[in-house]
Amino acid sequence: MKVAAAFDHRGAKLRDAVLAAIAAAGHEAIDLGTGADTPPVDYPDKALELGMEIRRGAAERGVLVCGSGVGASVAASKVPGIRAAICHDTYSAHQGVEHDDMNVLCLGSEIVGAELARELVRAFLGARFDGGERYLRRLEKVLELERMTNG
Ligand SMILES: O=C(CO)[C@H](O)[C@H](O)[C@H](O)COP(=O)(O)O
Repeated sequence: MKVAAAFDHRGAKLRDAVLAAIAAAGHEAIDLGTGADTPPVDYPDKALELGMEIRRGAAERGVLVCGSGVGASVAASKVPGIRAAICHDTYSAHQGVEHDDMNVLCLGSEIVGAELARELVRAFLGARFDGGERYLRRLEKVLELERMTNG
């Protein structure tokens, strides 16, 4: 699948590890930057860019990295259709997809190192939405929340 990856100025230090992990998992990375030697960039701008890439169908999932992962997940989840979460453990990184249809993994470059980041990306991309009745029911409620608050 195509996987968009975006980084603010703090997240950029995990860029190589994230891009390599996407490729190693057999997926195509769409690198939205930013790089380590570019001027600071605000995480909501990268969240919007990445979210729109998914909304327009250019990517199926995304990985978004800021310093803590908090700003990235808060901002990305404001984009309709995006279900983003910080996952700094591999259980959440795959269960978030299997149960919640999470489509954006958020990481904090000040919290996790390159090796754990690679493991988290691998767990995230290796997971598929379960599609069980109760997960679909809960997902539909989440989508209804989105419709209510955007209406
Ligand atoms: O961690 C972040 C948001 O949750 C971002 O990476 C910001 O960069 C962080 O707030 C630090 O900002 P700074 O301008 O680099 O000090």
